[in-house]
Amino acid sequence: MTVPLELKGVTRVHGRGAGEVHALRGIDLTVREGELVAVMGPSGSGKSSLLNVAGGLDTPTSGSVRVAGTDIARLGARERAAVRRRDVGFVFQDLNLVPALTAVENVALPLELDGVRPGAARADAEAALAEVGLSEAANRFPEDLSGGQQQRVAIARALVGRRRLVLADEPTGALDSVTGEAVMRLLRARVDAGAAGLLVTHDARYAAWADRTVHLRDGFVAGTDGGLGADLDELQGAGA
Ligand SMILES: Nc1ncnc2c1ncn2[C@@H]1O[C@H](COP(=O)(O)OP(=O)(O)OP(=O)(O)O)[C@@H](O)[C@H]1O
Repeated sequence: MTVPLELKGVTRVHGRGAGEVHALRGIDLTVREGELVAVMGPSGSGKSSLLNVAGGLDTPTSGSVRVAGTDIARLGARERAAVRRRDVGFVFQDLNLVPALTAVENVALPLELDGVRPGAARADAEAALAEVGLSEAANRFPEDLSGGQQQRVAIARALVGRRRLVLADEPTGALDSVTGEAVMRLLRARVDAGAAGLLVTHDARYAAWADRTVHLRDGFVAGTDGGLGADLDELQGAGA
């Protein structure tokens, strides 16, 4: 089995000349199946840049980003989008649900974009909604759902199909702590079922659900908590 996510020597420079910002400065990070890794760090330390590069929403300036064995940094935009749709689920704070589509249609959308037949896409979407406990809301529109329910639809959309990598950027951000815990339980369950997860959070309570926490500072891995042994790559990458 290939490793779901493997970053080697990843740098990302935004802008040019005097305005250059080194958002990532040589990140080595491996996330294996069944592993949830939290990413913490001060504002501007590179957390979002890391997630965007890991999911193929952005490309690194140098280094390799292997998703399920494919170096997506070397792919063109079209092929990268195909890997992203097939293998990567995103949960962002900004939920990006399509208001004109029902919950089940929102969840089925990435599958349909990837060429799955509508009937099969709908069946998978219904299963994903059941997984997050929202079967009854399948035919409701986002505006008729509570914030927590909308969040669960977004999670179902990230988990639908057989995504091997789930990337979450503060998925608990706007939620109360009870709903936040529920979101973490869903993420953890999918990872325990064999996916790999990368979770950006400012909150140590949510990072506690992860197998280890990578601390970023100024685009470097400044340290890693937990799961020693799997962490040597990152510690070496940080020059520790
Ligand atoms: N598109 C961009 N153009 C220019 N600079 C950028 C861009 N995106 C990020 N940066 C810069 O790169 C650095 C890392 O930003 P990033 O958003 O990855 O940090 P972060 O840790 O996610 O911060 P926050 O916790 O505030 O979201 C920052 O200095 C930021 O200003």
